Amino acid sequence: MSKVAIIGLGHVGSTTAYTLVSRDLVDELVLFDKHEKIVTAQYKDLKDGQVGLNSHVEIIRPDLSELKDTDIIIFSAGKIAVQQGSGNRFDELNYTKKVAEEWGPKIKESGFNGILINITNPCDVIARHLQELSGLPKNHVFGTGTSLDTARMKQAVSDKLGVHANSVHGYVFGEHGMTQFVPWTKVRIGNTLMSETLDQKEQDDLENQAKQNGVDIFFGKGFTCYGIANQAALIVQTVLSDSKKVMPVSCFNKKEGIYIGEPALIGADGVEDILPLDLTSHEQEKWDASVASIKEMYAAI
Ligand SMILES: NC(=O)c1ccc[n+]([C@@H]2O[C@H](COP(=O)([O-])OP(=O)(O)OC[C@H]3O[C@@H](n4cnc5c(N)ncnc54)[C@H](O)[C@@H]3O)[C@@H](O)[C@H]2O)c1
Repeated sequence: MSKVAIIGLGHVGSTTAYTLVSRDLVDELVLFDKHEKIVTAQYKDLKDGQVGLNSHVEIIRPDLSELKDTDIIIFSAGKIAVQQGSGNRFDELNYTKKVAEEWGPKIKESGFNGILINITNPCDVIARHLQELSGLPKNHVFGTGTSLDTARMKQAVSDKLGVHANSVHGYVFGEHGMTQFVPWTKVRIGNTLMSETLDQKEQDDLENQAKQNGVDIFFGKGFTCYGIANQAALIVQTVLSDSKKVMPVSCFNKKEGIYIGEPALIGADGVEDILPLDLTSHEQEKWDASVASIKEMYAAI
């Protein structure tokens, strides 16, 4: 039996819930939100959304005692409207730090001892805050980090070169935010390194295009949901199946003392290993800038 709880049932939480249900990835799904009306609406809609499917996911109403034997919590509580004017993820911190401060102790008291996956922005900072507040082991708490940014980078390369995004191998590193970067010396299609195929301008254009696609989605509809829900569902599947996939999540980097996006081995024990960064000196400078940015944001808590 697999049991997942989602805290925060807005655009992201509800789309993630439906992705888990429609892909039949879990047996039980517990729903939490600040607003009872939203919980009831999502509870009923998710039940309707499975009629006719051959699978069945038990949808469960909010009850903290349910967390004791829950395998994974997805944290997606926030207030996207705060970002409406700017699109800057940092702007949500004042709101989301309080939500983390409400839920961290509740999660601790519930006896939850599974894996906590944070989506809420600013993702790297809230992941760290939740780990500290919940008292869970560091490898059992991580953020979706640059997994969505990596998907957008792969899609941008795919659109330019006419190769399926799944055949683009590589990751976006760093903050899920302004200072994220693509180490192009590691991105490849087959055995061809993109740093040897694309000139500097093409690399920069693709990196900007990937970011712009995120901006277009956000300002076009006021939120983003399918891309992040897909990544969250892939991570859930990886943890539940203990499949040891390497994914660019926001995990605890011992050297820097912060949570930051980098390729990590994900399994039933959460972040089971972190891969060497292996960056060029130019990429290292970008990494250092991203580390500094996350530290600065965390200092604002
Ligand atoms: N990491 C990523 O790649 C990524 C991508 C997209 C969105 N996000 C972030 O995910 C979060 C959710 O985005 P959204 O578009 O669903 O926002 P939203 O405003 O639509 O939904 C947030 C939900 O959280 C609930 N909530 C607020 N405070 C709560 C509390 N104290 N306890 C329980 N529930 C609470 C709200 O009632 C609402 O239903 C935001 O922080 C957003 O920035 C992250």
